Amino acid sequence: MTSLHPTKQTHTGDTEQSFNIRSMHTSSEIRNALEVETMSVPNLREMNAVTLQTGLNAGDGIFLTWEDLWVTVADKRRGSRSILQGITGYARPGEVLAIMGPSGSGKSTLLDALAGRLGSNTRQSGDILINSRKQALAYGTSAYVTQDDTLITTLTVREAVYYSAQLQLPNSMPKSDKKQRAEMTIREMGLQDCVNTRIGGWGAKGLSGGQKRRVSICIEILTRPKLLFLDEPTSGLDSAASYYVMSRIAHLDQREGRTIITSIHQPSSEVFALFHNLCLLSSGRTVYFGPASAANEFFALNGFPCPTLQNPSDHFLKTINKDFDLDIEEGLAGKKPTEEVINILINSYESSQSYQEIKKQVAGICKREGEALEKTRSHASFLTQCLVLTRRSSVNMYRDLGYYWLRLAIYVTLALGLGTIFYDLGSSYGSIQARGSLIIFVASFLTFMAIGGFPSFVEDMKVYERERLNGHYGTTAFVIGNTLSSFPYLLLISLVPGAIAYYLAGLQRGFDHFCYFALVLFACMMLVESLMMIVASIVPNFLMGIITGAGLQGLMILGGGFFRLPNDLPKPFWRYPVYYIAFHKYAYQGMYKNEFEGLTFPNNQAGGPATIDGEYILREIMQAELGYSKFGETKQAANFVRV
Ligand SMILES: Nc1ncnc2c1ncn2[C@@H]1O[C@H](COP(=O)(O)OP(=O)(O)OP(=O)(O)O)[C@@H](O)[C@H]1O
Repeated sequence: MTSLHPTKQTHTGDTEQSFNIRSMHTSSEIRNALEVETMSVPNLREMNAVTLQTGLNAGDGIFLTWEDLWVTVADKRRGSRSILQGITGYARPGEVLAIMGPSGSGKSTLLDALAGRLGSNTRQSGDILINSRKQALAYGTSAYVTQDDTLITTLTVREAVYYSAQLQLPNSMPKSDKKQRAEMTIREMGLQDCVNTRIGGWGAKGLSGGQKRRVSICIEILTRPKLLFLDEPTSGLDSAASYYVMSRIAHLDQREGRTIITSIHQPSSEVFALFHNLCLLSSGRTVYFGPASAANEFFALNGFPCPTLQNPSDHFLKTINKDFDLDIEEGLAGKKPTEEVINILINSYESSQSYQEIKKQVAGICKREGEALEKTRSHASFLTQCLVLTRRSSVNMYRDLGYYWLRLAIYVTLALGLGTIFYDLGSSYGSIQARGSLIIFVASFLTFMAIGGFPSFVEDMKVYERERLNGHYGTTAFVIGNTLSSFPYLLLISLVPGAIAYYLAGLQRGFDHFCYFALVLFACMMLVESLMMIVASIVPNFLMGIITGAGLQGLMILGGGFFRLPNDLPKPFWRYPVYYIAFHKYAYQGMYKNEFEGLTFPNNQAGGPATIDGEYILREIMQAELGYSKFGETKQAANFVRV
């Protein structure tokens, strides 16, 4: 019934064996054929034993096993959907495991599950063991090159890699060595011709997609992590670049026993030859797991031999891709529907001897004396990280026109507008309302414009998220770096427009009054900037961020006590708590006090005194809280000090 005809075929110089199999319809026939094959030419068991040996000798590398791994997501319409369905496999030091499958088959999900990075809307079951223990990947033991290239677009390639080296490599390493490591890694990734090119992003074109991919890889391999996850590292690369990049990753100090797991779409036969093991997925199920070199034979044994001169990996994916199947009614011209082909392969794999071998190997690895993962990588000190992040962020803010420069230009324009509309207010009764309006505009709408920098915040947050997850640095270092670097820019955009508006309008004379005004504006800017950062860390994209940020600020401006005076604010919600939460309330009252205290205005109201003083205006017109001075100290305390 079954006829095996070993035939030689050549793919770009490689000699591979395939078999013509006709009419194997039942899984038992396939199983028998597989078992016969497993015992004869290239014996899978032997091959696996040899590779396992390699793995076991791999010193203190990382063994990763996963058994009956399921990942499900909640689906509003269908209840829940399984993305991965009972996957079993392993990855060992000194080996490269390739995860392949059609688009949407679950490759990234498998990588995320193994790296412990599944989203909160997913549920995972099954065992994932690291060095035979259920443990989290220790900070800094692994690196993950994600599918998206989240990089700081204003930096050049050299700067991006070198800053990253300074952040990740230990303080004990001399600066020259760090520089050398960065340069060497850049060369390894073939980026030497674009070292001084800016990465570029949505605003300005810089590197090509493939070059960005290589920069992302460069940054993650700088520290030579023991466990490396790569999600489609070769997307956007031509076949030669793919080969060089993959071969450099595969041979990265392999004496140290690095465990490499990569998802990949279209490996050339040369790239494919670099893989030790292959995990082939279709709709979250394993079609094949085992030595990459034996996959061709597995397909052939099941009746789907790779045609001569065709790249085996292309053949595998073509055989199991059902996304483009013809409609059943149109007929399949005698071909089996892909769903059926996939089922044949999955059933054959699950009933094969090699699947039992994989399970045995997983069990064998699990029985090893497992070592707890320790933080093997020593990092730059916290202080160095803060300094490097401050420097890097300053460079980014300086070069990114949208971060502060555009805002400065708009603020100056608005300040000139304010200065001309409110030019030389004088000290008439009407100037009371004009002064109040000017102050409100400055404290509300100028700070509101911080929203203009939101796209840049979001890009910053994405880079931070990637680097934090990969253990480059922690949240505190990022916050310190970002705050320190934004300090001079925020001071600039408070002082310059503030001075223009203040002096053109002729607000209360005295340098101390101007300083107070500018400092309150600066404090508001810092506050809004931090608020925007919080929003950027919560919302998924910048459009939602802008809407959320604008909404929050709009609420606070409304409840700040100007558009409706404090005593008139409806008690639930607006008076308690919005009025007290809104930073505008404190800014308005501080600026009112700074402006009106010490001034006297003529009174136009009939029946009242001839003049009214600042205190009266604050109490009766603005309804400011007079128990506090403009610096926040209680009046009694101030009096006490004075006495
Ligand atoms: N968090 C999630 N919530 C809902 N569905 C998800 C989630 N993560 C993945 N999926 C779905 O699971 C399937 C597999 O996704 P995954 O990203 O793992 O595929 P992939 O094989 O990496 O695809 P590609 O090669 O196109 O990147 C897809 O249909 C995807 O929509």
